[in-house]
Amino acid sequence: MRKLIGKELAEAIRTQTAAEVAAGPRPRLAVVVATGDEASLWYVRSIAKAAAGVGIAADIVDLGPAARPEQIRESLVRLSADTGVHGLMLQTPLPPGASAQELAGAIDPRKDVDGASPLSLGRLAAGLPAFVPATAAAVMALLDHHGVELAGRRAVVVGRSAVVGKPLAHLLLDRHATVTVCHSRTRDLASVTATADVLVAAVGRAGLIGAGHVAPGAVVVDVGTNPTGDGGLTGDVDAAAVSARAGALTPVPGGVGPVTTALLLRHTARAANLP
Ligand SMILES: Nc1nc(=O)c2c([nH]1)NC[C@@H]1CN(c3ccc(C(=O)N[C@@H](CCC(=O)O)C(=O)O)cc3)C=[N+]21
Repeated sequence: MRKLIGKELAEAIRTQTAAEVAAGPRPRLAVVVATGDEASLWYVRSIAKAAAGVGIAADIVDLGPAARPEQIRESLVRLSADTGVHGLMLQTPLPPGASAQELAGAIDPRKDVDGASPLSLGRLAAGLPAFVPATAAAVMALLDHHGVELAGRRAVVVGRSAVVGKPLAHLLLDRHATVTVCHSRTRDLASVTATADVLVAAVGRAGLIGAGHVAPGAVVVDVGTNPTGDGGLTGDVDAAAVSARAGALTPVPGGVGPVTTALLLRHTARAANLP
């Protein structure tokens, strides 16, 4: 089984982004946070660290886990209007009662570096240029980097979130894959996923995908980042079981995750250079 590692690709993207950034004024990324979720806060810290490494300023706007939806919206409206901010992202999860989908409409689409605004998703679906959610973009970049062919092949995406599953289905379609999207109401999940040449797991449930879900030789992409009890991270794929059957598998950690962070920075550099 081939291991589709993301570290080198992430580093190449960061190096290229640093060069783009050095050519112009310093881009600024604002990340609005309203959660106490440890895994999510880890991601925010890693964005801040990686941003510093490529010359991007990152402002973490932490409203706390008790923030009210109106407060979050106000911050997004204010930062959207702030000409000193080039990239703007709303970190998930959000407090109960706050909807990421609704609030993301307050992000200026020109600053929407994590592709969360309904306008960005609509443009992607319509085949128009748009910022794509960093995680969905990272899956495509990782497949391309490792030379996985998509045209004419069967792709199955498990998960239908607005930040991963849905945009990913469009990206795979654009590359001429035959795409199926599965979700919590899919009957006999394993019988559908076993038809995949390329299987993407983006649900957020540790170990959901086992050997019985995977066709021999399939390429398996694990988008899950589920915290383990001991402070580690595990994917949606039972890697030990699937390794014996799959042709290729992305590890967690070290697969899609590092590429996600790198692409968020690339998007921010591009946002700063929009005409
Ligand atoms: N609006 C929004 N967009 C997101 O993209 C988003 C979000 N909210 N909320 C939280 C989740 C989580 N997420 C991760 C990204 C990278 C790693 C990552 O790079 N992880 C390292 C492992 C780090 C470790 O070992 O602890 C790796 O996979 O190698 C993890 C998690 C993006 N998320």
